[in-house]
Amino acid sequence: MTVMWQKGLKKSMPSTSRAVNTLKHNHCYQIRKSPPLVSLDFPDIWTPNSLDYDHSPIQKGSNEQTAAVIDGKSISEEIISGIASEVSRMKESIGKVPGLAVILVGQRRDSQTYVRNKIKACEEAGIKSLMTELPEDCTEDKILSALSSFNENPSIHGILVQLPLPKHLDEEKILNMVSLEKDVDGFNPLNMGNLAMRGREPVFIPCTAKGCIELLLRSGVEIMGKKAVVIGRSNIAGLPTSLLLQRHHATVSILHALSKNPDQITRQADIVVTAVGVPNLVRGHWLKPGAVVIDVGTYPIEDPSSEFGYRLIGDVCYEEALGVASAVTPVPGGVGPMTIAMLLSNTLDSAKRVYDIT
Ligand SMILES: Nc1nc(=O)c2c([nH]1)NC[C@@H]1CN(c3ccc(C(=O)N[C@@H](CCC(=O)O)C(=O)O)cc3)C=[N+]21
Ligand SMILES: [Mg+2]
Repeated sequence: MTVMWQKGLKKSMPSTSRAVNTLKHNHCYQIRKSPPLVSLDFPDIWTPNSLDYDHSPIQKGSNEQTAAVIDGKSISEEIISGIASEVSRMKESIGKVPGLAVILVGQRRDSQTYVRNKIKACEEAGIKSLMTELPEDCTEDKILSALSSFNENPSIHGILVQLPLPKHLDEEKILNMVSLEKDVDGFNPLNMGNLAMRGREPVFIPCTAKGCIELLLRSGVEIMGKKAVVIGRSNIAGLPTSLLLQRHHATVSILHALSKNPDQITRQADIVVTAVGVPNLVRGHWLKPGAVVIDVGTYPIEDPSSEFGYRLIGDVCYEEALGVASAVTPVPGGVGPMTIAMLLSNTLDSAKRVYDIT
């Protein structure tokens, strides 16, 4: 196979040994980039103004509540306590614990909160965590060298680069550098590609997608043969969730900012997963009566009364959904804590694979 190195990469990688070393940990060659398949010159993200979505006043409690609230917080606590006991068994039997390394670049308040929650959960579970905080204006080389030392470190079983990264950094190049065996976020394109392809198995499944499915399974929702609509196609949430639902034999439609009549398509779904970050996008009349609604949206709004000066709101008009759906996840307390539980679960699995524990 011919490997065509990118210009910049060739320069920074003069010796064969360094190149081989990178390939060993990388498993994903940097090939020359192709032009986009379709033009991406127009905005392809949901913004509050990008569609003619409904601005009519919210109907608070006008229907009787039909929906059960899926308690992601307590389900995640159950999962984390199970992980904690596996970790302590591991420690007793071989004297090792799983280790997670987190790289956080910049000062985004929401990213800081998520990372803090992840580190706190590691402590609860007995997982060792290492955190590298880098300034907003840090160079790509700084991140790549942090990654390479985590890739080499045998006491680290999981590596996570918190997203989004500052604009000047090449996210693709950085995520390609995360060792496939330590890619507990599942964002290495080989993991995503294997998730998408039939007959292949990814080493790790992205945490948010796994968390959504886990919520469905633990709430007794059947997925096989059901019509699922996923709103949003981000690499970290919408896309992997749609792939995983399809693996569970759902009939999946993916909606995005250019979709026509998203309300009508969503109203046909038995399972609705929404991950776009537009508050109140999904109104009551978007939902089929009895639908199950998983809200991945995390839109931060100012809230001086809360501990860190802001709080998260989801994509679903919660008050209206309560009167139409059969089950709904709240924000906060729904998918967010499950994402963290799945991160710990992936990190434990990674350590078990290294130490050959079943
Ligand atoms: N490389 C990477 N991996 C990620 O997994 C990743 C990421 N980048 N970038 C951003 C999204 C978002 N995300 C959340 C994690 C925890 C909560 C969470 O803990 N939420 C709590 C409350 C949060 C709060 O206290 O404000 C809840 O919903 O109850 C939310 C969202 C992970 N993400
Ligand atoms: Mg319409």
